[in-house]
Amino acid sequence: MKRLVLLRHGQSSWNLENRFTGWQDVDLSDQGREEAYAAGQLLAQHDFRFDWVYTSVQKRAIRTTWITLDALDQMWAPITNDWRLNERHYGALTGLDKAETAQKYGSEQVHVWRRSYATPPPPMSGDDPRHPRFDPRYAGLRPEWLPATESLKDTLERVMPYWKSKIIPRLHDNNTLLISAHGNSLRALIKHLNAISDEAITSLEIPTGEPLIYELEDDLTVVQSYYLREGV
Ligand SMILES: O=C(O)[C@@H](CO)OP(=O)(O)O
Repeated sequence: MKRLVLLRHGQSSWNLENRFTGWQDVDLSDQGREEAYAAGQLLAQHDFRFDWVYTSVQKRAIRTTWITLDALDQMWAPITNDWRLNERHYGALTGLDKAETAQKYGSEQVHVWRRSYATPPPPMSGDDPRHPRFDPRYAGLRPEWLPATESLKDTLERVMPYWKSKIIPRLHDNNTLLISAHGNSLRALIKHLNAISDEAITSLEIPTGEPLIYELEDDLTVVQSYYLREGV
């Protein structure tokens, strides 16, 4: 039996402020740090030992990874960071207040931008200093890979090649992996793992800091998936 643990980062400062975040590199709030530590303690109670850990190149997920591994006393676990596990890029909505944006454009339109499978938000201008082409962490990537906005479908289309080429082979060779990432990169992965339809994925929400366990056969067929904490 193999186990894959998916963990959405703890509450970030912009989750707390209710702002569209996407590729903006905001840190955890105090509550987010506590959630990450509690996730590690819960995993420790259930004797999880990670052979490999995957996370994004965004500090809210990286710090969640560090704090969770610290609580587990497994800071020695190998960690791979990759941009393909980043949050979905929120385009021109990045930084805006979610409630104010709903007042301006209507809550239906904002729901489409937030949760529809294939409709991306309006793109961020290529001149915007926050565009990923100005960010040194993406300097080694092909310019056409860098998004100015993304739908969940676009996010899935960059997560899947990474899942297939890097994480699946590692899962074949090891028993227990942690993927510490973001609401929408994890929704993309869950859509694939649980074969969720384009319609049904619109209502899937993932809580912050709650380990989601996948038990897998040796051939990686999903046996069951569940949140480790009772009642989540
Ligand atoms: O702002 C974001 O990047 C995401 C996750 O916090 O928000 P949403 O719930 O709209 O996907």
